[in-house]
This record gives sequence, structure tokens and C-alpha cells, in this order.
Amino acid sequence: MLPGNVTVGEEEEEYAEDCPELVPIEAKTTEAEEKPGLGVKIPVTIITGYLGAGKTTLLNYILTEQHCKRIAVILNEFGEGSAVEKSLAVSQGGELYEEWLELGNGCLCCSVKDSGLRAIENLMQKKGKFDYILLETTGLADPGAVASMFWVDADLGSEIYLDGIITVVDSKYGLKLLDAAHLTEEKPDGLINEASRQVALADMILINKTDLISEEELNKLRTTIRSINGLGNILETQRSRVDLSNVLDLHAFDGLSGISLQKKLQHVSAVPHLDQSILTVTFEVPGNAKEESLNVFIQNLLWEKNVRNKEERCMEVIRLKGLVSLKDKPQQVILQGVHELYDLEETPLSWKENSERTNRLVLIGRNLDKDILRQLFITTVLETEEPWTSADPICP
Ligand SMILES: Nc1nc2c(ncn2[C@@H]2O[C@H](COP(=O)(O)OP(=O)(O)OP(=O)(O)O)[C@@H](O)[C@H]2O)c(=O)[nH]1
Ligand SMILES: [Zn+2]
Repeated sequence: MLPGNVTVGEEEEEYAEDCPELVPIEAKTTEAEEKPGLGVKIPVTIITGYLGAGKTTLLNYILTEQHCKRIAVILNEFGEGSAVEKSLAVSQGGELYEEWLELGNGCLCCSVKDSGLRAIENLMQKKGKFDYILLETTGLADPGAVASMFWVDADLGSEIYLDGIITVVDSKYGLKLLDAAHLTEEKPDGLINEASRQVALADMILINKTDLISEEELNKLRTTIRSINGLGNILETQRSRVDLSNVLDLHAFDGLSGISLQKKLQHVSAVPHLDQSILTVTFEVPGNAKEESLNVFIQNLLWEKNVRNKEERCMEVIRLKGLVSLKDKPQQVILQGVHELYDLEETPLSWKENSERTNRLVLIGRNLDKDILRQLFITTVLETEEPWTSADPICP
């Protein structure tokens, strides 16, 4: 069964019942190879977060928890020193780097030194030996770039799918880092502080190391994070300990998340923001979108970056999610964007007859102006409205 066919909670319960405590890896492999559903796509969860936030701690925690998944791990890293340190951290027994090793709970670990695509391609040659991939990025990585790989590479896209992006925030330094990002506004457009970018892209944000800060500091950090990303879930953790259903099988990027996404989009908190830092805006407009015009709208935002706010600054979208109603399509369509890549995918959900069709968008980024975006959507994307006029706020 596809993991997405049941809710995570149910799935956990199901597993808890029929999962033996120790499964020899050989037996499991044979079983998997015989399964007709081997063509099933493997989920990938990206674990990101600034240097030292607790990513590897989270990895180790997931690997040692009972979850009945065979998990492969990729460490997407560069520096030599930390590579050794991390392979030790993951293997916990000091086994050879790039070796496969099995843990008691059936996890398969493979630490891969190559960054990017090659690591995953190599890993996929071992297909059938694992059913989940965890990918830890370096603390300085832009998770958007990593996430994008899965969309660009068509071959890979047929074998794996991006399940979600988890961002671990270091409580102690998080506030400093994120505030610093607010203060460095004079950076040229596009150079957004990596720490806030990692928060902006997250489907789940773990505020980790809460043992190191006061309640007051924690509240402040939570507010800051919420103001950057109004869509992702936030949890507070120590030693990155978190119920696995909160980090695995999120289906944050695919059609299966249609139902929960719809609910979620209704509850996005758009905290008012006075400065120019990253923020979340959301709007909803009833009607049907013309697919071609919707593409132009998105491309202007993500590719051309030529949509301006009231201060004449160009808007920069880092993350985009939405549920839209496309003209002539009975199904609800989900819109996903990370950086310059985006995707429109039909969900299994149909619009109910006689009920209003609507379009709900959430954008996370910089210089975003909700009213302008909404108006632009109404005038350029909806089927009933007048065509675009030259007075629209497009940068030269
Ligand atoms: N006090 C405290 N320390 C923690 C907690 N979680 C992790 N640490 C420690 O923080 C340090 C960094 O944790 P890692 O998991 O290696 O962090 P990382 O994000 O993987 O680090 P890099 O890969 O180097 O960027 C380790 O010494 C952990 O033991 C926590 O909740 N509280
Ligand atoms: Zn690490």
C-alpha cells in the first residue's frame, strides 16, 4: 500500500501491531524484491538547518526509533572534517565510510560523500533495499536547490518523490541568526540569509535545544519563525526528539496532501510585517483559472521576478503552495513551487458540483504584497476578467 493511502497516525498504529521487533535485513530484502509494487516511488525527506542545529541528532533519532521502515541516509556535505565526524555519528560504530550497514531496527544506512544528484543515483542502484531516504544537507546549504533536483531530473523523478523539508532551528542561536537576516536588508536581492531561507522552505520546523533558552526567548523565536513561514508546522524539541509521524510521510509536495493542504491553507497565519524580510502572504479568490495565464503569473514571479510591490521592489518568492481551480478540469489542482521550479498536479479530489470553485495561494518570500498579488491574479489569471493592461505592476 502506498504510505499516503492512510493517515500517518493510522499507519503508525498499523505498523505497531504487525511489526516484528527485529527483522533480518536479508529476509526483508527478498520480500521487497518479490513485491509487485516495487515500482512504487521512494519518499525523500530533506533535513536542513543551520550549522549545529541538531540535524544529525534528528537523523540518529529517526534511525534508532522503531518505525518499520528501511531508511537510507544521504549526507549532503562538503567539508572533509565534518564528513568523518558525521559518518561516525550515523554509523555509531565507526564503520567504514560509504559502507552499508544495518541497524537493529532494519534501517539501512549509507553515508554518501558525493553531494547532489550523483549520491542519489548511486543510492537508487540499491533500490529494493530501502523504502525511505533521509537527506541531511550541510548547515549552509540552500534546501531549495536540493529540493529542486527532484523536479529537474526526470529519471530520478520517476523513482523517488520529495516528501517534505524539515528544518531544525537552534534555539540558542536561532533568534540571533534570524534577526541578523532581518537586519541585513541591504544585501542585493536574491541573497537572503540562509537561515531564514531554510525556515521559509520548511514543511516542518523543529525549534530544537529548548533546554538552552527561557520561555520568553522561546516565544520570541516562535513569533519570528511564524512571521517568516506562516504555513509550516512548528514543534519544540530537545535532542531533536519528535514523534516520527510529524517528520516522515508528510506528502507535503504531492496531490495526496490535497485535503490537508486545503485545510491548512485556510489557517495560514500571516503575521503583519513591517520590514523587508521574508514573510508569508496568502489570498483566496473564487473562480476558474486559465492554465496558460496561471503559468505566466507564476513564471513572472518565479522566473522573471518582475512583479513589484508598492515600494517598487521586485517580489521574490521562495516557496509557493496553492490549491487552484483550472478551467475545464473537474479535479482540484495543487500548485507547488520551490525557488524557480514549480508544478501543477491534479489531486484525486474533485470540485463539488454546485459549490464555489476557488483558488487559494500561499507565497513565502520577500517584498511580497498580498493586495497586489491578489489583484494581479484576478486580472490576469481568472477566466472572466479583462485582459492584462500595461498599468500592471511589472518591473521593466
Ligand atoms: N543542549 C542541547 N544540545 C543539543 C540538542 N540537540 C542536539 N544538541 C547538540 O548539538 C550539537 C550539534 O548537533 P548535531 O546534530 O551534530 O547538529 P547538526 O545540525 O547535524 O550539525 P552540522 O551537521 O555540523 O551542521 C551536538 O553536540 C548535539 O549533541 C538539544 O536539544 N539540547
Ligand atoms: Zn549534522
